Amino acid sequence: MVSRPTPSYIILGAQKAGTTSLYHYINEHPWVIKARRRETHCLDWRWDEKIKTKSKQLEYCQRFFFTDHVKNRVSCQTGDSSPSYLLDSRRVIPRLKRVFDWKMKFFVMMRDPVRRATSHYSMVTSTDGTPAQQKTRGLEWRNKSLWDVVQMEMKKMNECSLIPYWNIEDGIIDQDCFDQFFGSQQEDEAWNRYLERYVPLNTGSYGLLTRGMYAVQLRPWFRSFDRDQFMFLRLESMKSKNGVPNAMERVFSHLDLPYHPICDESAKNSREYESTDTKIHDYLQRFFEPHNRGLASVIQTKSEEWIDPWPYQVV
Ligand SMILES: Nc1ncnc2c1ncn2[C@@H]1O[C@H](COP(=O)(O)OS(=O)(=O)O)[C@@H](OP(=O)(O)O)[C@H]1O
Repeated sequence: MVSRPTPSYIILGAQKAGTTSLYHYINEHPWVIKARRRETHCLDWRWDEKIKTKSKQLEYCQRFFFTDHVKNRVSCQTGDSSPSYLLDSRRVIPRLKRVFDWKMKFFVMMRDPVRRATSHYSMVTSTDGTPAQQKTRGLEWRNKSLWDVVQMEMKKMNECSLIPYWNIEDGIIDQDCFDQFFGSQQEDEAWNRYLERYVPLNTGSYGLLTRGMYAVQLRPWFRSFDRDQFMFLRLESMKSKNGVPNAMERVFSHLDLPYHPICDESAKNSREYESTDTKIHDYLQRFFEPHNRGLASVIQTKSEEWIDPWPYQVV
């Protein structure tokens, strides 16, 4: 038997969609060896531009894992959870294809994008945590209200011609325009402009809304990797009765591992924060609604769960 490559799986995102819990649950399996750190970020902000050869790049990236342990234990595998990768496809995909040139397994967790955005804003503007954590989150949103950040992000997307269907001021969607634009070449071009201009490496204060636009984020990944490499999970389905064991049965199967019961099903990385103002909540629901409905066709599923994954009472 040959050992599994290091790493054999990556949780790509989305940020604030339950990725920490998923990582912990996977690591409860006796045949899984944790990485040296949960979020390696070896392909985005810890990538070392000075290293030029592929073999040295691989050696560098594998230093984030217990590579020798994995090599010597043929049943075992290791993986990463770096939830910024999903959005930062422009940087990450070419590096990933070059360095980890085997058939990797990917996980993408998704969550109601309105709740994801609120959780993201609350984390980034929170004053708790170590100075290093605060530096990573960035200060750009610190003295801004959620509404200010929403408007700032809308303007960035608009400047890249990414949301021609959205009237920012009135919060109204032009459905015909959306239907024509969604999945078009113009959208691809606008998306690339957005990634180039507005996905930085030195702060976590970005992508409040684009990180919840799952369909457009996933398209570049599907152009570069086979559909069967991906598994998709909805955080909300984990919250239902038997949600965690049911999800983990599929997760372990995706990793070619036998089932293993999860002892600690608790939610990781939870935070208390104020609920969103109704006006912002409704505005964001109107914005995300068509994106959510377009998701099933992009991830190529007919599963009920994804048909209307986050049903809104849009007002
Ligand atoms: N099992 C389960 N059930 C319900 N909710 C859960 C679960 N696991 C994680 N969560 C919620 O996911 C949010 C944290 O997501 P992440 O771990 O991906 O955040 S991070 O990107 O790593 O910072 C965080 O959401 P908020 O509390 O709203 O911030 C967690 O509470």
